[in-house]
Amino acid sequence: MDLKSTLQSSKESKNAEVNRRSSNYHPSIWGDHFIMSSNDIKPDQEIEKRIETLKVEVEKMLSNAASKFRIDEIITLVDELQRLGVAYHFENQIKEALQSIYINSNNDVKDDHNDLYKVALCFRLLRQQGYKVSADKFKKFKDEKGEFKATLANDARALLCLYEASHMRVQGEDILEEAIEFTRKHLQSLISTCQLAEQIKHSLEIPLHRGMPRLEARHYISIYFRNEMLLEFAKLDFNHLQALHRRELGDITRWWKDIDFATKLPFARDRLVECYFWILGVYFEPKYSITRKFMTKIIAIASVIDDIYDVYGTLEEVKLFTRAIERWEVVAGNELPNYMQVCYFALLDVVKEMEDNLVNKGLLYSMPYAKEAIKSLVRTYFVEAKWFNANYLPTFEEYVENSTISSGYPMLAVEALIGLEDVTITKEALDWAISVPKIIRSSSLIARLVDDIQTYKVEQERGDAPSSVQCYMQQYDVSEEEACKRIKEMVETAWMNINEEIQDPNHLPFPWLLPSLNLARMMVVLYSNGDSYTNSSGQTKDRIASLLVLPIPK
Ligand SMILES: CC(C)=CCC/C(C)=C/CC/C(C)=C/COP(=O)(O)OP(=O)(O)O
Repeated sequence: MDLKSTLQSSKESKNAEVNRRSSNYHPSIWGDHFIMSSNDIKPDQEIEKRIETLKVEVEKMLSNAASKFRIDEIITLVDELQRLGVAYHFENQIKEALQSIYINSNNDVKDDHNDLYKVALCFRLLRQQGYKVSADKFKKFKDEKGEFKATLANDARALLCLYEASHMRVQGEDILEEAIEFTRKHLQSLISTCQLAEQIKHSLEIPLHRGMPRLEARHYISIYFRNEMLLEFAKLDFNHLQALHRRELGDITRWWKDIDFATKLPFARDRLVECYFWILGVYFEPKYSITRKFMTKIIAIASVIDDIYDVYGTLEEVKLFTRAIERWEVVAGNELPNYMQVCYFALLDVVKEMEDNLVNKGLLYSMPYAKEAIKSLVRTYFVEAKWFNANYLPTFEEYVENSTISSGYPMLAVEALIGLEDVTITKEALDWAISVPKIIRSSSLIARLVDDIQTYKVEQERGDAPSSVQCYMQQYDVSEEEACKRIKEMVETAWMNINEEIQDPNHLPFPWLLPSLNLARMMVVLYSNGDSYTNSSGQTKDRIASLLVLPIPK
């Protein structure tokens, strides 16, 4: 059909009774909350001064431990700073301290101890930092039968540390696979009797490496007691950041209400705060304040577009929308049905705002990438709409190729990179990101498969494009249960591929890689127990409240 006849048929479909699908999404939980609650937040200079003083104290602690090269002290302190959520203040010092430990561990100078806790902690900290230290270090904790020594089974602290370290594994590291099984089994049986019960329960639910950094910090602060000064620093810093995050959310909520998405597009999910929470998982630091706001607006609009393609829009309408996105110009929006115009113009406005911000910083060259990433996403939404309308079930490979992009993560990874607003984000970096390299592909595959496992039944009932589960079942002639099992294995492999990319000795700059890791983590946080983005009134509401509503008591 040419454009003219498509337009004609779209007008007809506006007039005729269109049989639209629907979904009963619950309304926004938060409404105006963040507009009201952020009005009275003023920066507190006294607190800011105290934070600065404590920061200097911590710097001294770090340099003291580093100058005397006390490995135990360094690793304990770095671990605590990271877990307390304040390590971002000391990035360079931590980098240098871990580098010196790595150089020495490579020469095997200090690695003469048999303390599983220390070995595992060192291993995890170094791998997190991008050093590919060997997993052979754990061989000495096995007996002559090749199994982990039975004597380790009662040492909860060491087991927990090994459990966390093992999640840094890459493909082929069987010893770490065995370590996860061994530690999980024994930690489960220690839960009822040991002092670390709270921490064990928390880690068994979401291992540290897969958790959302802010939620991990909130939890660790609630159980930490070793050093009072560090605790005070972490609490003040957390609350200080929370106030900033609430102000940001107040601004974004005003934007959302001004456009009036909820009234104008009542069929779509109204999940602005959940979108902010998602982005907060990608970066939380004050320097990314502007970026967080842009990214939240983009993901919130993507969420509405997803509902247009999956639920509300007719095939003719989404065809028009896809064309308008390809054209990316205001006049193209005039040809859309009214409800689509709301979304289209909002998107163009946000991206224009982004552009104005980047021009001032000399980063205009990144804008074509920002737009191309959104266009690619919408193209894949359109493919899914066509599949649904044609009742077409693709092969598993065909499905994965399209739906890895339709997960939205490749788009978010590109926007996140641009959002770093750093001159090191060169054309080369953007070419890398837009090509969906291994780490972005792995993170996106996790998003797609984890989402499918949690949503395919509801989507099938409502009528939606096929999911990986159905495609896999049909292609390999297996049961639903078997398909889900194999898809979960693919998710594990994707996690190992993310780890491999982070631990590549020639690895790319960390800031390029971190958004993909953080995006994968948010799938664990939002989709481990069902689709807690769409149905956000349970665990997600509590988690959002713990990060954005309730300050940590003194
Ligand atoms: C798929 C995914 C986890 C995306 C993350 C990034 C993103 C663009 C989020 C916006 C909200 C969204 C589309 C959530 C998934 O909904 P859905 O389950 O209806 O998505 P689907 O229609 O693509 O299956």
